[in-house]
Amino acid sequence: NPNYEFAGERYTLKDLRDVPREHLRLTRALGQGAFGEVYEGLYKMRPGDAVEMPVAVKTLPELSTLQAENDFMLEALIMGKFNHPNIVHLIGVCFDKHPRYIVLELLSGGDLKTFLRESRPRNDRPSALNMKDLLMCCVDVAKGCKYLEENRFIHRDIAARNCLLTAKTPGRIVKIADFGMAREVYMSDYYRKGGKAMLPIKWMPPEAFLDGIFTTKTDVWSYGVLLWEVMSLGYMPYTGCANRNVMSLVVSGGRLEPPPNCPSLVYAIMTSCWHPEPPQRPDFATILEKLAGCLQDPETLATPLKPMIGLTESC
Ligand SMILES: CN1CCN(c2ccc(C(=O)Nc3n[nH]c4c3C=[N+](C(=O)[C@H](O)c3ccccc3)C4)cc2)CC1
Repeated sequence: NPNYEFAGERYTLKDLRDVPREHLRLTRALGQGAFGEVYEGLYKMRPGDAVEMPVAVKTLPELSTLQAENDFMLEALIMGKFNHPNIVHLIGVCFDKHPRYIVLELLSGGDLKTFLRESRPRNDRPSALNMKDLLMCCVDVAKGCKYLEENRFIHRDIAARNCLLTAKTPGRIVKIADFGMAREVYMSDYYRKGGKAMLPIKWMPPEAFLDGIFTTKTDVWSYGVLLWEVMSLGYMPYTGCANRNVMSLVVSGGRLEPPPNCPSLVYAIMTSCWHPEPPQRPDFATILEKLAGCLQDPETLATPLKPMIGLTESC
């Protein structure tokens, strides 16, 4: 079975807590994961306990290839090494037999992209969110990214779809929750899964989609696109553009336009993340400082939210 290097140490499956299957009860489906279903469940921490802990359970279908088995295991290994409030916590695994389970912290608010789209102002209801809410979401993700950066871990797929919320209500916390692409690189040492279509082109910098070069500055570029997703309240970046058009647009210096009503201080962070030269892009500590500045700027905070009406085709 695969072993795994993180922060200078090697880990294998035995390092993960084994969750006895009989202490786990799957209650309802939460959604379709990259492998199989993701369920909400209840986990009895200690056999005698009356209280059961709500959890999320990722399942691997019985009829899986050895490759999928390995990828699934590797994702557990990857997540098992992290310990940060803005990264979804791994509770344990059930790998004794099929179906295999990865048991994770339950986040009940759903994914960030869906949350943003659901929160758009409608004529019957002004947006439930304000600029501060949006910036707080961005701060949470940047904190998670800063932790990964400090541990020299490249996520490779920072995007609103891969982030989850503890709740939709105020006091919500956003966490980075999907490490599928990072896992890809560990398994792509000897083979590439699928064709180009697998790559999140609209979140990738030129050096990544042209030359396959991935560094922490790749995640910074993607984070800039996540900022745009948040400020546009969940729009698809480069709306209506095919991936190949986005690649040529970006290579020739084209960039996403500021979403309507996007404060200039926030747009300035995005564009700094999209510098053509990776070393010129800020690190996540700097991004957090700039976001703190936005949160202390009354004009920025007072900016009303407005969804995009007609999006200009940028390609
Ligand atoms: C009215 N709404 C309808 C939607 N609803 C939901 C919809 C989905 C979820 C959900 O998947 N929660 C999860 N908690 N922990 C993990 C989850 C997923 N995980 C995974 O690892 C998944 O692969 C994953 C990762 C990132 C993003 C999505 C899915 C780990 C929770 C509430 C709230 C109420």
